[in-house]
Amino acid sequence: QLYNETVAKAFLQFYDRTAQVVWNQFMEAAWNYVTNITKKNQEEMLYKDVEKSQHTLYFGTRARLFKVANFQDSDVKRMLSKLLNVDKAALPKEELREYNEILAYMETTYSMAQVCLNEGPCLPLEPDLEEVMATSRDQKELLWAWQGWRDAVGRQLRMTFERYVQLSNKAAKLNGYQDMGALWRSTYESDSLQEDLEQLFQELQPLYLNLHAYVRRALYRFYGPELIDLRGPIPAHILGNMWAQSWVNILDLALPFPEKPPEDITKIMKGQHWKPEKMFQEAEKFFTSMGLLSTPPEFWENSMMERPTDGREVECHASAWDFYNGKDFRIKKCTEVTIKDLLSIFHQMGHIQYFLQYKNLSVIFRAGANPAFEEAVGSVVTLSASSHKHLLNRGLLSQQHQDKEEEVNFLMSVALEKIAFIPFAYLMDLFRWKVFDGTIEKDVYNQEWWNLRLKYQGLCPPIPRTEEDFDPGAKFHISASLPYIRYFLSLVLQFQFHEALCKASGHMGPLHHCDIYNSKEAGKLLEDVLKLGSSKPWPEVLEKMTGETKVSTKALMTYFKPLLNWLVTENVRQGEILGWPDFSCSFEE
Ligand SMILES: C[C@H](NC(=O)O)C(=O)O
Ligand SMILES: [Zn+2]
Repeated sequence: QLYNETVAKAFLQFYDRTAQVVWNQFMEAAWNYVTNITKKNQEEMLYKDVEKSQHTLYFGTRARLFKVANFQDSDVKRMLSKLLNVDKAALPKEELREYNEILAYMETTYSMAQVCLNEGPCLPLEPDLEEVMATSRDQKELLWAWQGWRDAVGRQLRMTFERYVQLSNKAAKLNGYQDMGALWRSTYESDSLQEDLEQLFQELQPLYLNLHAYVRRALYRFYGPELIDLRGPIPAHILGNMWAQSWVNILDLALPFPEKPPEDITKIMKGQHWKPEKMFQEAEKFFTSMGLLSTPPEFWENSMMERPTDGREVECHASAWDFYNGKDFRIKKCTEVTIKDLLSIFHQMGHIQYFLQYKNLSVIFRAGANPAFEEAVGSVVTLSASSHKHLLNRGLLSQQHQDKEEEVNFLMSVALEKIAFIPFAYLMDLFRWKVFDGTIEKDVYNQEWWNLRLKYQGLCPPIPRTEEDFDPGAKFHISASLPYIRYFLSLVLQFQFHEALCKASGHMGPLHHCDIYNSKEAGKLLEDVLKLGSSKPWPEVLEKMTGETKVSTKALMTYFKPLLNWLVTENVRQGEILGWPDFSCSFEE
């Protein structure tokens, strides 16, 4: 019997040795492209992508020949089963080329888009348009940036996206999946994923509805009744963020105790002459303080830490890169010296730490236990890094003591980032799953997007939208074909991890006071989880970290309990209506 277990092991070693070379070459070409967007670099990347797909297809088809049923070694069986999904490599040559060109076109359109003032400069998204959305309190200026960005990106991608959906589904079917949404969901190895997600979302609803009602009142106080209906949805352009996915930038309008404003950490960073490199060193120091791995010299030599000033076009959306040679790991970010970017660097450094911890595994297992684990690692460290105790300890705050009211202000700032994000992170793939399975047909993409934005986030577009628009395309992950449910799951998971690591560190007291910095015990627990990569089913890995095999909102609810108590009291006092029974958008009246 030719294809026996011994042969399988040799086959997998041959795969591993060759994949490292092919994937490394592709990553180099992809990196060269996104850090210097030119036609030549795109061609080079597309060429390497074809080589990578040929390699994937060669091994994927042969992996099928092994009768794994009576194999003994569970690693061999798990590796072979992972090789079976060849994703887009299943497409016929011509269609694969078209698909890769579509992917490059969408991501490049997003990355190069600008919005031009009537006379004078054109503004890119980072940092300029994001700065406008974060700091302007003039709803006309906010509308200009909000609409301009969607005209410059979403509208351009509409037609291409329709073809992207067709080819994505064709590739998924060729891999034996119903549609691309089913293929994306399969990475979670769970046949109850959608029900479980809905359950988590429902558990978090009281927290979100109370925050939404409270913020709506705060915006009503500032913008008045002509913009805000206290029983209706909130216009999407005044929440401090281009996609209304995080509301932390309007903390000043929503501060529970405005007479006790938090210190401006960005101002303190600038006063201390922080530079991007120091921000990266600060993030790395957090991981090494826990006894985790430091970054190799290649990281500091090859990363792109700032937007280049030599005129190169780059993709600014921050990301962490594994070059699959066990040595080369990089972050690409157009860093500004702000507390927001410092915390974002902690998140990206979490990805790097995962890469470092699993670098000796077969490339097949060099991934997170599931994609949400990858996102949660950096975010869990950020929960400690953003704590009052840690920032004080690192010299980024000077006020020693935080009283009860200042604590509520602090928890509000975290909730505006994390709780506001819940429905956005959930609906991003609810939308795409429905697009892939045909529930949402292409002639109603935009109105269905806004139906979901209304239903889950309680938002309205500030101006009427048509099917000429394609507002979902104005979000990076949709233009870059990057699944998003990982961020929703990570949001719950990171608090579960935080609770487990804080316990391991011997922390006593409220969860939001915990800072695992310097804790070797927490580091050991995290290391034991990260070095498993995707070699074990994620419930087993979760159990190793937390003792539980299910994702649970308990830790998140514990963390925000003091805030929820305050919010409920405040909303009752104001006689707020939770939700948006007046569901029409203002311009519809
Ligand atoms: C949450 C997600 N983070 C990321 O892409 O790194 C985003 O920016 O939308
Ligand atoms: Zn991430």
